[in-house]
Formats: sequence, structure tokens, C-alpha cells
Amino acid sequence: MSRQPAKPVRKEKAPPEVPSIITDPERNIQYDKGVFLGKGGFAHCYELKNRTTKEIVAGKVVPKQLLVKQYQRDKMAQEVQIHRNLSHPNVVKLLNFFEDRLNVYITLELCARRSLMELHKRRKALTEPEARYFTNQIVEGVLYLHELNIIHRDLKLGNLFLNDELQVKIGDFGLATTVESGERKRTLCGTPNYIAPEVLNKQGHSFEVDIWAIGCILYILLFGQPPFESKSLEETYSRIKNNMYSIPNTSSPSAVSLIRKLLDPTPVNRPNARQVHRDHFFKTGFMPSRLPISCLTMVPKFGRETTTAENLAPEGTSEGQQRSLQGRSGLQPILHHRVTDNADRERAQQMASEATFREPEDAYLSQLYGQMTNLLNKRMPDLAEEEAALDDYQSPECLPIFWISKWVDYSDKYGIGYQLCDNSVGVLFNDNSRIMLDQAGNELTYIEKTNKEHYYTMSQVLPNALTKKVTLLKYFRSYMNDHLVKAGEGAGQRAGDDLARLPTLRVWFRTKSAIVLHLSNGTVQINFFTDHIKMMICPLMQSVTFIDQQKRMLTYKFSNLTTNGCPQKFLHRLSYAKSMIERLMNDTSSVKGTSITTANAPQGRSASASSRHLLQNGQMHGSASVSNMGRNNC
Ligand SMILES: Nc1ncnc2c1ncn2[C@@H]1O[C@H](COP(=O)(O)OP(=O)(O)OP(=O)(O)O)[C@@H](O)[C@H]1O
Repeated sequence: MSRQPAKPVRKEKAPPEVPSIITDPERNIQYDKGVFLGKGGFAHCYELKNRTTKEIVAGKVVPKQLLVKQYQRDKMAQEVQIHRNLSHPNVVKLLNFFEDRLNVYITLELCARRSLMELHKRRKALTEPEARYFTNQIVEGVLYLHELNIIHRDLKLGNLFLNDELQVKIGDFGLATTVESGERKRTLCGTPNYIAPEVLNKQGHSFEVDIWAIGCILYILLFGQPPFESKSLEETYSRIKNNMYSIPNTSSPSAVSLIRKLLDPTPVNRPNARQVHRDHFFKTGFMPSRLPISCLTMVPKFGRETTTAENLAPEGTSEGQQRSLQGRSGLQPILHHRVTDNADRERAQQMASEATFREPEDAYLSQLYGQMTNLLNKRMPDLAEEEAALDDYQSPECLPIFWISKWVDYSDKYGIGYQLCDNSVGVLFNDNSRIMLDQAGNELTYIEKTNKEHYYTMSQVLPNALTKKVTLLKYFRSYMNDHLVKAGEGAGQRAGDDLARLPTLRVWFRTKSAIVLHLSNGTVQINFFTDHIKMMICPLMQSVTFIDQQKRMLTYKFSNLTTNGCPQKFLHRLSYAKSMIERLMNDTSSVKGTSITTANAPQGRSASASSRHLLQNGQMHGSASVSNMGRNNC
């Protein structure tokens, strides 16, 4: 592959010069600059740690050189003016703002789980209970704003942030405005993403533009794409003006009815925020009280037990085996998910069971292979390693939610055990069945080689057929805890964990130089043995993360590698990854149809054994990859 000589990369805007210790002079607070969170049109955002209280907040940094024009300063002042007085669980809290010689700083409540935009990229269409959960919180935030006579005017997935509890937080008040009663706004600086027809038609607009945007958001959450999307902007605008959209017939009547009301072409016909909040859609059906982190990348599991207030045991378990969620010593009482009455409950159960998980046939391998081929066919300018490590080249929002932090190869007898970065553990057995135990050590998933899933809790009596595999799982778990870097006790179970479906290891093999692991959510991970560099490639975010020798996590979008350049060292690995993906594709097809059924099948019978480097004499070989990745990275 021909390489262009290193040349300075053209950047749209110079990154801000940010001191490593930032001082809020007025309040005499010092912050340590932490990890880079991302950049927008104006701002670069970092984790900031209060040096006294140790609290971590998000710090938006805007270089003063970007605020030279009066209108830029006015816009920022207006944004802060509106945002600073707001206080609601579904609105990002603006904590403080201050400046130093170089920059203006705004400190905000930290939303460590990014935004609904990244969720959408990873998941596309969500289940209806998830769409209900997120939209309900958006509506609660909007209701609060509208009651204060504030229109947000730019509600979009990227402005709906998520904290560690996966609570929605409305942010970015750059286009927000206040309205007097009956006033209709005539001008709007900037183009809102989900622009309402009355804005396009310049008829004057008000609160109803936010309601329209909620309609677009609910549509995207349910169906995975915007209602008026087309190939060109003109066509999209024409569809908006003519109210041309269709609703897939997979949706429930209450979802269809609400979308139609929200996307009414005539603003006065749309419900106001209070009416939306009271809508049938939110009052019926399954409303999770909390969603697990895994739903950022995997469809949740809605077993029978999770859809009822009583948390009934899964089918096939007896009364005595039912799990009691109350009164478990040492555990927080778990909030019940909301289901209204018996009829609704039945419907919710039916809907939930219909939402059974279908893992894509090859878990995105061919898609990823195509992306890698495309990327490597392009000329990527050379880039010095240290330059590539600068914040401005990074896309930290694309960092995978899960990766394998430890693994133990015991495939000469049983299989491979691994720990995910959230401390959950799994085993891929030689017979291609999989088992997974969550970080709290409570929720157990068993996946047959046919991909059929079974859910249990560790407190219930498990089927005899599983005893041996669960024993092995525990064995792997304690081995990884004892012999590899100390993992610490898993956190206690939290509400919503019963809905978690964790990604599992699907296929793996070892070469002389690396172990190659493919997770069911599409992530391909390659750990290189010699220099301990690791790479995680995600087809859904179209990005690659390298964990370098200094244990830095460097995440690049494929598109940025082509425009900004790629260090030689990473380029070699990308080429290597492409051939490994090809091999995974071949392995995956050979795994299909294998007739191996026992847990400890002889080595030669495993369909994928040919590509595994099997250790002899029952030896375990393991690796703890990256012991300290920091909170943001998990
Ligand atoms: N409260 C927060 N917590 C965590 N990350 C945040 C927070 N606010 C912003 N970010 C991150 O910082 C990035 C830049 O923020 P934002 O998009 O608000 O900047 P901006 O320049 O105002 O954007 P825009 O161009 O959309 O107006 C976002 O992509 C997001 O990843």
C-alpha cells in the first residue's frame, strides 16, 4: 500500500489550549483536567475532577478566539442565561461557568453514557418498552421547560444525554429561547435537526416545534430511522411540508396513535407537553423502571418474569424456585417495572416475548469486512503516533461499551473463560454453547449452540443439565479473580439488571502473534502478544479503539482515519485485522451445523478447533488485558 508522506493535517478549528489544572477564580475551585469526552461545533468537552471534593463533572471548553464576534458571545450568553436556572432530573444541570485567559468554561452534570445518538447507532430500532422509557423522560424534561416558557428548539438524539443510570438529560440550549404568552417566534438561528413544517414555511413557531421533534425522536427510537429521511435535503423538506411519512405495521396501536398526534402538520392540533405526558402510550404497556447498561449495545431480554410486577419465575420453574426480590440481605430493594393492569400486563408479556433476540447471522462480520476493505483501499495519510494520540483526532464517543478484559484458555478440555470490562464472566464451551453470569453474580444466561437462550437466577434451582457448566463457569471466575489482576467484588444487583442481555464471545482463535475474539454485538477484539497492544473494532460505530503500550485508549472513526491520517503502527494492525476478520467469517460458517453436543468434546471434533491454538495437558493460559482503564472507559 502506498503511503503519502507526513504532512500537516488541516483542521477546521484549532483545539483549545487547556491547562491540566483549571481554576475557577471566583469560587476558588481547582479542577484536574481528565479524559476527553468529545467535541461539538464550538466546544471541546473533558471530564473535570474537583481537586477538593473529588467530584467529576463535564467541562465544556470554548476557546475565546472562537468568541470574537459579538453574535457568538451573545449566543453563548443566551445559552448560559437560560440553562443556568434550570433544575430537573431530565435536564443536564449547568453547575458553573467561568473563564481564564484562554477559554470560557461551562461545568455540567456528567453524562458518562453519551447520548441517544450513540445508542441509535449501535442499536437502530429499540424495543417498544425502551422507546417508552426514554420518550417518557424526554417528555418530562420538555414539560418542565415549557412550563417555564422555554422552547428548546433543537431536541435531537445528540442533545439527549445519558448518565450512568441511563436517565435522559436534555442538554445543549444553544437554540433555546423564552416566549411570552401567545408569542410566535419568527427567526431561528441555526437549523434544528428535526425541523417542523411551520419553521420551514416561516409561519412563526412556538412550543409545538418541540412536540414535533419528540414525534421524530419517538419514530427513530421505534423504527431506527427518521420519518422524513430521504436522499436529499430538498426532498426531506418537501416530505416534511407535505407530511409524507409512513409508519411500519409492526408498531402497537398506542405508538401509532401518539406518533400521528405528535407529527400533526398543523401546530395547534398537536398535543401540548402535558397532554403528551398523559398519553395512553405511556400509561399502558411495559415501562421499565430502569434499563441496564447492556441495552446501549444489546437488545434487553424481556423474560416473562420481568414483565410482571410480581416478578414471577420463568416458565418451567416451580413456585418454590420463584425468585424473591424483596428482603434479600445486603441488596437494595429493586424497583418494580411498571405495568398497569392485567390486560396490559398480558399484552406486555406477549410483546416482550415477541421481542426475542435474534443475533444477526454473522454478528456483523461481513459488514465489518466490507468496511475494512473500503478503509484499506483508501489512501490514509501518514500521521505521527504522538500526533494521532492528541484529543482532537479522537472520537471517544465511539469507545465500545464492552470488551474482554481477561481470558483463560482451557480449550483442550472445556473452552475459553473470559471477563468483560464490567466484571461479568462468560464461558464459550468447546461444544459452542455459551454461558454468562452478570457482574453481580446473579443473572445467568445459557445459550445453546443453536443460539436459543435460557435465563436463570443463581438463587433458583438450576436444571441438572447445567450443573457442570455452571461449576466450570464459577471455576473460571475464581481463577480469573485469583490469578489475574484482582477484579474486585461485583457491585450489588441494581434495578433493571434483570433485563440485561450481555454480549457473549461467539468465535475466537489464537495465532502466533495474537488472540482474536468476536463478540455477539459485533465487536472484534485482537490482543497482540508481543507488545500488548489491543484493538477493538466496531462495525456499528465504524471505529477502532487501540489500547497502546501506555494503556491509553485511542478511538478513531474510520472516516477520520482517511481524512486525518493513520500512524504506520496502526495501519499494519488494521491490515492484519482484515485478514483475521476473513478468517473469523470462515470459522463462523464452519461452526454452523457442527454436531458436537457435549461440553467436553474431544479437541478434534470441535468445528473451530482447527483454528484454535490448543494448550496441552489441561494447562490454563490466561491474560488480564488492561487492569486500570478508568471509569470512563468501562
Ligand atoms: N454533560 C456532558 N457530559 C458528558 N459529555 C458531554 C456533556 N456535554 C457534552 N458532552 C460531550 O461533548 C461533546 C461536545 O458537546 P456539545 O455537542 O454540546 O458541544 P457544542 O459545541 O455546543 O455542540 P453543537 O455543535 O452540537 O452545538 C458532545 O459530543 C458530548 O460527547
